[in-house]
Amino acid sequence: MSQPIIITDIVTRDIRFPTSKSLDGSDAMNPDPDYSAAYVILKTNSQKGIEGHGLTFTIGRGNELCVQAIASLSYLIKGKTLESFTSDMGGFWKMITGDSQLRWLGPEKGVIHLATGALVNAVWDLYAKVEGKPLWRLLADMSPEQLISCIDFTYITDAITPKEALELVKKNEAGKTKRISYLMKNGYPAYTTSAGWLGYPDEKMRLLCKEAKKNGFKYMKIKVGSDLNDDMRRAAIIREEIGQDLKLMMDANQKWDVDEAITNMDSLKQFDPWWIEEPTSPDDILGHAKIAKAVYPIKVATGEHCQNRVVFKQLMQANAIGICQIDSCRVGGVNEILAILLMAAKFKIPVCPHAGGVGLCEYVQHLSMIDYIAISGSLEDRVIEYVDHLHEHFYDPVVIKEGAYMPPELAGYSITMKEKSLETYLFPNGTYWYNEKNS
Ligand SMILES: C[C@H](O)[C@@H](O)[C@@H](O)[C@H](O)C(=O)O
Ligand SMILES: [Mg+2]
Repeated sequence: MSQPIIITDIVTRDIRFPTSKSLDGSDAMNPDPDYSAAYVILKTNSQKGIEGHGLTFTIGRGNELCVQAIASLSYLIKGKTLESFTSDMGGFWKMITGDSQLRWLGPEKGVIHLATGALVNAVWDLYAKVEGKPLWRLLADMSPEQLISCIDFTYITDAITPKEALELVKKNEAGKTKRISYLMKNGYPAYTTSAGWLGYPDEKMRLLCKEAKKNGFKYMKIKVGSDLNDDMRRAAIIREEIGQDLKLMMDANQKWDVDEAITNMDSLKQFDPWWIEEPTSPDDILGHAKIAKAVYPIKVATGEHCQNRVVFKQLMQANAIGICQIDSCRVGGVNEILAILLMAAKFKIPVCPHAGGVGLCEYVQHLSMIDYIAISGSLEDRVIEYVDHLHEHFYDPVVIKEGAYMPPELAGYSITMKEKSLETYLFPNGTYWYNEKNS
């Protein structure tokens, strides 16, 4: 019998990339993001040197708070065996979100929950690496009972019970192999946001649109929420470039009040958007419901700032969203994502994950794939966001072919960053930031 894997140490890193310099990632609310990762490495006693890696995403300042929160949570896993977690993944998640003193900081929201996401994902990465499978495959190989046992149903049983969830997953068992073969051949459809960052000049936008179209993308998202006339001008340019056949999505990044969103969408609807994303505060469930009713048939999308499964539940129960945008590390990692995917399947709401940032594309491809293989069983109206930044820093970067994500093949959750990148972009004393300070 092989030796049990023990998590012997937890190392954290504050990693920041200077994306604000080129205005990559800029939007109406966030004009100068520096894509950053509060990064965690689970060291183990593995003779093969296997480590679990995870990160949570921020946009720069404050990343140090997430790093510290990861360190504060780490006593819950240090010195424990991997098997003590994987034998009861639902119990593991309840334990890591259940420390009463740390829980007081949330519960299950804000910095402490972002940190939970990083750590939980690192445990899943370790689990998948030890099993020698990419995460999506590890989940796909689970029996329906095993998959459901990964979920903590606390606070959501009024929307979905464990029994209903199990029935839903069991129903999909028969077609699993066929869907896996489909993904291996065709990949999972993607959309691109890279052309439409708010800070990009019109000419750059045109060029990137042409490129994206040439590369096979059928969907594009632009940023709105600045000056309405500007939004209309930019939307007109994009439509001119992509024509009427490609789908266009709009993202306001929480810029509007509820009635303002409704009025502005009345002007923007001429450009035929498929969805309006984050029209207002991510916490305003009734506000989203009002907007959704008013802008129909345009769909309301949200999720990248949705703090936990409870808020997702209410958005679904209130008919407030038409598209569910899970975020791999805003909520508490894989276990909570599975709960959200199951609720979305029950409410028949397509899941189109938030990605981009740093590492989010690498993460979410696994989640959409397991959604298709075992949970919703559908690709209809489902696309994964794709943003063409910072992939070069990962050992197992995403592979996009003809506008689709190809299933990752290496073991793990695809989130391991290259050692050189971790050294260079360590904040504030890695070589990049050191030189920046002293130049
Ligand atoms: C600051 C970030 O780049 C956001 O603009 C980004 O997450 C965006 O909302 C998106 O949907 O990709
Ligand atoms: Mg967005």
